[in-house]
Amino acid sequence: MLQYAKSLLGSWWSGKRSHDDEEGDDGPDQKRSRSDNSEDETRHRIRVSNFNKHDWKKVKKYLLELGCKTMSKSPKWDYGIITASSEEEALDMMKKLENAKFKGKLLKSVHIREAKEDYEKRMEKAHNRKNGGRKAQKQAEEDTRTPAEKLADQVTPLYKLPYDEQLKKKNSKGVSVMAKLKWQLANIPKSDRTERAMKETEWARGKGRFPCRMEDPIPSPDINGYRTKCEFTIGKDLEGKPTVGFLLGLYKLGITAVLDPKDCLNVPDIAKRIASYMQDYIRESEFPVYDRVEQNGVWRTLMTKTQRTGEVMVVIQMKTADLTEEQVANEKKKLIEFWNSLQEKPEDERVTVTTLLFQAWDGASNGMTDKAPIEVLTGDGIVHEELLGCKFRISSSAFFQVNTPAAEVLYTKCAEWCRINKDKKTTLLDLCCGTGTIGITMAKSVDRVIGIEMVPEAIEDAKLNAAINNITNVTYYANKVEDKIDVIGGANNEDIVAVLDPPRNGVHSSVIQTLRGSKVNRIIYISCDSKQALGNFFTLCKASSKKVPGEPFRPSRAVTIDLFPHSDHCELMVEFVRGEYLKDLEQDEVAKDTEKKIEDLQKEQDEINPEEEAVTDVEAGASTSADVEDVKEDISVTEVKEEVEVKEDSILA
Ligand SMILES: C[S@@+](CC[C@H](N)C(=O)[O-])C[C@H]1O[C@@H](n2cnc3c(N)ncnc32)[C@H](O)[C@@H]1O
Repeated sequence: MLQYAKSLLGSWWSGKRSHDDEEGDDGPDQKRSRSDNSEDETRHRIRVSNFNKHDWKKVKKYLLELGCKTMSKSPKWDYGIITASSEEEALDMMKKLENAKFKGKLLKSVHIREAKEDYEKRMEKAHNRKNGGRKAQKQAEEDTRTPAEKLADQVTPLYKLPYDEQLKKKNSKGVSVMAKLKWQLANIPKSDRTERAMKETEWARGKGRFPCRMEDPIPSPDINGYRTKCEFTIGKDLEGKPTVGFLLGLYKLGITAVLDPKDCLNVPDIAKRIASYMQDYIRESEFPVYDRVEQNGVWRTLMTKTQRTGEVMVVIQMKTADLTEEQVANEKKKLIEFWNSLQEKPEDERVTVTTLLFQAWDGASNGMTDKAPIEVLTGDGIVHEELLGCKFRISSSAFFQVNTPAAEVLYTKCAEWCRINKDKKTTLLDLCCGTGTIGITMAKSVDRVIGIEMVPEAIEDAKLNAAINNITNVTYYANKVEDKIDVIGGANNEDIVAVLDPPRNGVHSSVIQTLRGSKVNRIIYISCDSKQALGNFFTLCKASSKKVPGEPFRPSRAVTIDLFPHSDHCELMVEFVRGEYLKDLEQDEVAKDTEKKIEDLQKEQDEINPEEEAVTDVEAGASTSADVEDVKEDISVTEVKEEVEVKEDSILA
C-alpha cells in the first residue's frame, strides 16, 4: 500500500509559526483556531515526513488504519501533521508509529528517541526565547533602573524628552516612511520596466527625496493624563502583593510582576483612582489574583473608559472556572455594592461609576477578549463622549480614539483635506469607521456617507450615534472592509472621497486594488503605524498592472498628528490624489519647502536614509500588512522577516 514511502519520521511539532504560516488541507478555520491555541497544544502534533509528497493519500490511509484521527498536509508541504487531542494520545500514537515499522518496507524506522530529544531542544529554545534569550537575561541582570523607571520606559518610552523633541522624533518617522515610498516607487525592478510603468512612476524619479509636502507636526492639546481607555493587569507586585497596574516588562520575556500606574504620565487621575480602589478590593478579597504562568487564580483584568462627559465605565474580568455559580453571583453583588459605595466618598476621593460590567474569562489569552460575553451589572453598559459638537455612545468593545481633544484635531484636519465641494453631490466612504466618528462629524457637508466596520457592536453604536446626532444620510455595513468594498460601485455621486483609518497593520491589498479600480480620486489615509502602512501606500501609487488596475495615486501632502504623547506612537495622515487633483499638485511648489525641512531634520537626527533601509522596511511593512504579496512581487523580496514588536503592553488600545 505504501510502496513509495521511503520512511516516516515522527517528531514533536513545536514550530508553531511556520505551521500557522502554511495553510493545510484542514482549511483556514482550523488554521485560525490552531493559532489561538495555547502553547501546550503544539506538543500534541507529530510531524511525518520523508515520503513522496504525491503519496500523501496512501500515507494518510495507512495512518488512519493506525488510529491517527486528525491530520493535515498542504500540497506545498513535503510533510504531514498529525494532531492528537492530548499529550497521552500523542505519546500513544508515537508508540504505534514506532511499532508499525511499515512491514520493513515502507518505513524503515521511527526515531522516537530522536524525536523526543528534538522536542526537548525546541522547548528549551522556546523557553530561552520566552525569557528574551541570554542577551536579554544578561541585560536584565545589569539593569539598574528603579521599577517605576522601567515601567515608565515601557509605557511611555519618550517621557524623558521635552515634548517638542518627542514631536520631532515622531515626525522624522513619518518623513522617513514617505521618503522610502518615493525611493521604492522610483526603483522599479528591471523585469517590470515597461514604457507605461516608467511613465506612470516618472514623478518618483524626479529631484529630491521627498514625494510630497510634509506639514509641520501637530501636537496633542493635552500632554498628560489623556488616555480615556486603560486596561490594567491584575497580578502581584515585586513583593508578592495583589496589585492593579501594568506589567513591569513584556510577558513574553517572562515578566509577570505588576506595578501600580501612579507614575504613568498618560493615565488620567480618575483611572488611577479606580485602579487603586480595585487594588484595595482585591487585597481584601478571599479570592487570589490570576497567575499568568500557572493559569490559575481569579482576578484578571480591569478596564476603564473615562470620558470627558464625566461618564465612567468599569469592566472587571475574572476567571470563574474554579468558583461555584453561587460564589460568582455573590461576588457580582459585592462588586456592585463596592462601586456604589464609592459615590458617597468626599469629593476628592469620590468615583462615580456610571456603568459597571463584568466578564468571566477562563481562556489562556490575557486582557479583555471578544471571545466571552460582557455582562452589564449597573447602568446601561455604555459611555458617551462629546466630540466636535456631536455626541457618541461607546460600548465596551468598540474602538474610540483614546485622546479626545487630539482626535478632534485629527478629524478637523481630515475634513479639511477631504476638500468637499459644496456644489457637487459627494459620497464619503468612511472605511474602518469604528463608532462612526469621522463620517458623522462630516455628514452635514456631504450628500451621503457609507461606513464599513468589522466589529458589529461598533456598527450598532455608529447607527445609534447617527440617530442621536440627527444624521440620516449614512449607511453602515458590519463587515470586513475587504468583503464589502464593492459597495463603491453603487456610489454614483459625482464625487467620491475615501477616508481610510485602518488598524495598525493596514488593510488587505484587495481594498487598495478596488480603490485603484474605482472612481475615487482622493483618499485620506490615517495610519497609526506608518511603517506598516507603507505596503498599502506602495500599492496605491505603483504602476498599474492586471492585478492593480486604474491610474496610480500620488501622495500630495502628509502630516503627523500626535495622539499619544510620551509614547512612540503617532498618527500619520497622507492625502493621495489622482486625475483632476494632480493639477493642483503639479502647481504646488511641493518639494522645495519640504526638502529644506528634511535637511534640517537630518542634521539633527541621522534617521532618514531610504536607500540603505528600503528593502528591509518593505519587508517589515509588508510582513504584517496584507500587501505582502504585492511587495514580494514588485520589489523582488523573497523572504519576509518577522517583525519583532517590543512596545507598550496592556496599555495599548
Ligand atoms: C484605528 S480604528 C479607527 C476607527 C474610527 N475611524 C475612529 O476614528 O474612531 C480602526 C478600526 O478598524 C476596524 N477594523 C479592523 N480591521 C478591519 C477590517 N478588516 N475591516 C473593517 N474594519 C476593520 C477596527 O475594529 C477599528 O474600529
